[in-house]
Amino acid sequence: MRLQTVSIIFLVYIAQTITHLAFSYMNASIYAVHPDDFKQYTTTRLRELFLLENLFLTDNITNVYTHYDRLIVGGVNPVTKNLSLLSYDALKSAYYLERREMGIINVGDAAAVTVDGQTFSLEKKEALYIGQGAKEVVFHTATKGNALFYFNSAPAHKHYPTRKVTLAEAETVELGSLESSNHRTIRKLLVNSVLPTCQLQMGLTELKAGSVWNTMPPHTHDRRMEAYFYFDVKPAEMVCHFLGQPDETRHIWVKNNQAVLSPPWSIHSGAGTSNYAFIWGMAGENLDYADMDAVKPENLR
Ligand SMILES: O=C[C@H](O)[C@@H](O)CC(=O)C(=O)O
Ligand SMILES: [Zn+2]
Repeated sequence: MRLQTVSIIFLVYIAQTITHLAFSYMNASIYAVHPDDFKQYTTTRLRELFLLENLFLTDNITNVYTHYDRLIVGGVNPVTKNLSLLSYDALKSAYYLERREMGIINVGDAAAVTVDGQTFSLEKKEALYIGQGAKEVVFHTATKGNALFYFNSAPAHKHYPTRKVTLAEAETVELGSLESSNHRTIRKLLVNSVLPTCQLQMGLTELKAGSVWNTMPPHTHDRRMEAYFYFDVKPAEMVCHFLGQPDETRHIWVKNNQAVLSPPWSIHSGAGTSNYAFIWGMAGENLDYADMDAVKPENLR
């Protein structure tokens, strides 16, 4: 009896450790989902396969290698020391960006990133594109406050120049209205109208006070996957993110600083309990931001 109790406690401990390892995302990978299988998922399974909960771990770089266009979604939180971007097992490369490009957006306090000896200081919401071939990337601690860098990295076969992009340099669009609760500013930071990239597109969208809906009406783009990273979600507020084929949608409740994956066949849209901001990042077959198949709200199921 006593031995059984001990064994159960041990098994529970092992299970907790494995779960913790799988979902704390120091280095994790996520396989792609077929839309027919998607229909069967429980809330728990949906969250395991689409929600990235713990991207920021103190003094760590977190990598989630997704099998959606091999986009890596990651977070960096240098607190007591600067952190170097190192290649790891999943990449089987001499250095991280040997066959990849990377886009970084600062979502914390002002902090710098050094790329092959060149230092770029990034204010909150500023972006840095790092071209394929960069060997040494170092994320610095913030001089004041907490440094939080969100990044996306995609396979790349050509080097384009590393460049910082400020909010003033972004292509900015205002969409929606307060009447339809979706008044928002879209800032296209790392897109082909601003700078050349191989396949990565990134930007950020901010909702005006009183507006809660992003990407409504929604769309799909079968040629590109997308990842949404929600930030500036006020304490105790949440975002309800919608995913799935337009006629078979599900939802995931998302907290501040969490990301959601959107397969090419899925809509990606959300409604918050208050206004918030989010980063969108895409990889795939073209660099045409306007390549979207719009869905009329009346056709959503
Ligand atoms: O493919 C583009 C992306 O889904 C986002 O840029 C949409 C968005 O930010 C919005 O409408 O609020
Ligand atoms: Zn989209």
